[in-house]
Amino acid sequence: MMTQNEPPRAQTSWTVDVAGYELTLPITPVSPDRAIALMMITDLGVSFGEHIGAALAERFRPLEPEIVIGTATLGIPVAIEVTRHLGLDRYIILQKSPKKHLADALTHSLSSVTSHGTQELRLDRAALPLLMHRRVVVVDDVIATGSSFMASLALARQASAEVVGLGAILTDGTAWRRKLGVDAAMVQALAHVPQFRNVGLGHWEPIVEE
Ligand SMILES: O=P(O)(O)OC[C@H]1O[C@H](OP(=O)(O)OP(=O)(O)O)[C@H](O)[C@@H]1O
Repeated sequence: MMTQNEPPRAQTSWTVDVAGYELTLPITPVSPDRAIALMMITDLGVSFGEHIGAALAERFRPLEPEIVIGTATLGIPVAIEVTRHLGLDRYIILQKSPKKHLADALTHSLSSVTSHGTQELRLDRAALPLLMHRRVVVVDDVIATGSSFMASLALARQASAEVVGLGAILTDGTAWRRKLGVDAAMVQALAHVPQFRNVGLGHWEPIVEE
């Protein structure tokens, strides 16, 4: 039991219901004054992948997608599971790291919430025939600034794909809405987490959203 003089304990985690699957996420600083509830899908096992794949596929099914695009790295398991649950086979991964075999790839720059500096997103030209005039959904684990989805959308459209949906497990804060503009209306997410501001002494407080 807390005594009167004891300072309140810093909140270190955030619990969120992801379409019926409860996650407790560590509040993790991404800058001196900002923190996020960090979800690492690669730490959550295959049952979580199965769960989110089924839930996102259910949302996308009415859109009749023909192929799924996923954004590396943490969007890869999402793309695989959504593809599987839609009864599709092929999926396309946009790479964030430079590869010798992608030297002539289509590229678009981005700056995401959890990585330092500017990155390049790459679409392998070999994938272009799979995307041309196809109905596609673009998936990722999280959408925060919206920069990764913005770059994925630009590459998909450059490949003449018809983007019919955008999907993420989590929306993180609200900056992505401004960044994506009208395309924000296509976002399907299974849950939302706030971002956190530094209120000193190791305390993080959820930022009130409009
Ligand atoms: O909306 P945004 O601000 O773009 O943030 C979301 C992106 O950030 C993370 O990727 P990151 O670039 O850190 O690469 P990773 O998947 O390899 O960790 C995450 O997996 C999303 O792709």
